[in-house]
Amino acid sequence: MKLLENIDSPADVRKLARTQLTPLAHELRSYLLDSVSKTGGHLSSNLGTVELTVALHYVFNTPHDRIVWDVGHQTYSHKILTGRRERMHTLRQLNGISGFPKRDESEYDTFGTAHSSTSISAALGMAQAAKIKGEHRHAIAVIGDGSMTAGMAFEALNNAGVQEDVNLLVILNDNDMSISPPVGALNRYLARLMSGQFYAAAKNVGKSVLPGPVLELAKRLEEHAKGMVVPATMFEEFGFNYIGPIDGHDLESLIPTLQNIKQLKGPQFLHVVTKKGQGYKLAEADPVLYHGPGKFNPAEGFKPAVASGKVTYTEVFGNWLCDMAAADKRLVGITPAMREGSGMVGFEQKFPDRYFDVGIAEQHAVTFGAGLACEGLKPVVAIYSTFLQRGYDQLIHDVALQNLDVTFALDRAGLVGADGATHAGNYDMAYLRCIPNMVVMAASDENECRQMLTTGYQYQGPAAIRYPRGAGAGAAIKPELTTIEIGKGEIKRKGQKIAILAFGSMVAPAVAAGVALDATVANMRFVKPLDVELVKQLAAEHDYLVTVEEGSIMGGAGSAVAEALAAEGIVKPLQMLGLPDKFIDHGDPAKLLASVGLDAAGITASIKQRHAAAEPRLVVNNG
Ligand SMILES: Cc1ncc(C[n+]2csc(CCOP(=O)(O)OP(=O)(O)O)c2C)c(N)n1
Ligand SMILES: CC(=O)[C@@H](O)[C@H](O)COP(=O)(O)O
Ligand SMILES: [Mg+2]
Repeated sequence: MKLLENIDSPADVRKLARTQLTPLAHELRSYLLDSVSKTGGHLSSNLGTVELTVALHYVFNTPHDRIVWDVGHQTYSHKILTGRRERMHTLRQLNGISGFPKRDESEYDTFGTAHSSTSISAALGMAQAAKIKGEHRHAIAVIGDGSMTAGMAFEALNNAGVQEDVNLLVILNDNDMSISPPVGALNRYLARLMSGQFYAAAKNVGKSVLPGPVLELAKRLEEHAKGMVVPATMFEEFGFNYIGPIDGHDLESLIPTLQNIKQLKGPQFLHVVTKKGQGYKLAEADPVLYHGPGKFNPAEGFKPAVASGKVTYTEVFGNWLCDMAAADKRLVGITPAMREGSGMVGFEQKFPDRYFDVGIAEQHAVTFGAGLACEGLKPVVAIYSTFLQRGYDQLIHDVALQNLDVTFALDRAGLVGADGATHAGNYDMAYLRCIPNMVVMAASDENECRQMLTTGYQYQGPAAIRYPRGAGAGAAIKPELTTIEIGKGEIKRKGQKIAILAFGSMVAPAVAAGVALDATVANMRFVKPLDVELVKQLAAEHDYLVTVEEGSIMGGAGSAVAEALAAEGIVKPLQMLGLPDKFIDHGDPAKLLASVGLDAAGITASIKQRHAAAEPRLVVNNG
């Protein structure tokens, strides 16, 4: 690590001779592999962007020039070169560095990302700001081929292409992969572009941009194709100067090309071709497995842990989807580019004609489901809670307003752990329960999750079932496709004075707290429609009510209880526990929950603290 150990900022990279950059990239790749194998993280994408990162920091004057990394899951080399090498062992852990760019982590992280397809908009904003302020700087968006499929990327291209005098460079990092193999017409288009690559390069770039060997080939092909009318690339039609494709692992191509582009004015589009997992054979062979592995021994490779008799909620959903599809031919499954994460691999294999990966296109996924529902099919949109935020207007305007029969399977509800605040599903209860026609359920265990999925599916209208990342406690799952009564909760234990009204993942810790406090505990099951009769009964039989949810307190399920009490004219002390009004960073999920008082001990302590002053006898069973 002779070179890397002396790199504390990109200025140190820029001091190196050109000939030292390839050895630096080799060191960087080894460091990356070693580091991610110890922490877990997004490996394949990072292995693929080593040379691009070195080249960008070498050619551009960062942080004066702005690099915006789309998704930001490929920024580990960038972190290592920008002064965070020694902190890589803390990656994605409590109080450690983030797995994504964060403005408050480094001045080199010019824009926080993690949800995809924002980079072109943000970089365009920066480029336009530089123009308005009379500052000479470059703004560079680095976006993957998967992320390029989202509408937002095209909205930005559409706008950028007419802003003729901005110093914007869009770099398409084309590795022919999303998390899973890429889908859609854009992917086919990029493949076609690749097949005619050198001709496109010669036609559009001009002699000064491409380095010698590439240009020579281009010239020969240009001569060969003389007389042919070649259409402009799509990106040129958008108003960009299209350059490429070039080999994104070859610093001898990357560096002169970027140096030449730096001299050009107006929106530039550079198409680089990389390999996901580059340099680590196992990841090259299986980039999906190595997209986001846990810790592993690089000599042996990543071996996904075999759960001890437990299934994840994702698997509960995947199994349910297959069973329901077998029972009902109208079922159609939709994922916005999260086949593995949403547990739909088995469904795709068994029901390929009813499986739709629509690309990174959450808005489209929702409205596509609406269209299917209009024609009597029964779409199930499997989507992470955090990503449904992207499809919110579509959910209201296209689905709920027309009371269409679309089921939403909301995975990753609540805190998610290593991905942190960007991926936490903290808001769905608040943002869904205010929408007319919606049924909103929170699963408290695996079997209830299956029942809720069936209930939501059978309900003739929009329904959402939220469930957390990972495995539950290991509840036995009944194979039948049974439903539960809509709008009905259940009492889990009877106690005195205090009633804890728990939602979803908080039922188990609430029961433990209930035992410690001799409190009644209800599994409310439905955020909407709320079981108002149960709320009234609990209020009548107890002195204090406490709500607990793994979601934002503001506007969430506890607020629904407060509204119900107010509507019924019931005045009763009410304590609302849940996620506070702040973003919660990455870390071990159990530790994060404990940090906000949402484990059994925290719930118990909060209740004791609130009520002990009013009633000292309440301090019972220090459990
Ligand atoms: C809005 C949104 N939807 C889904 C995701 C999940 N996601 C993260 S990376 C990724 C694939 C991105 O593909 P690409 O941009 O080509 O980058 P690569 O992984 O190939 O490096 C997806 C679907 C996300 N981060 N944001
Ligand atoms: C970067 C991104 O958005 C995904 O790769 C995400 O990190 C996956 O999260 P899960 O591991 O919870 O599926
Ligand atoms: Mg890709």
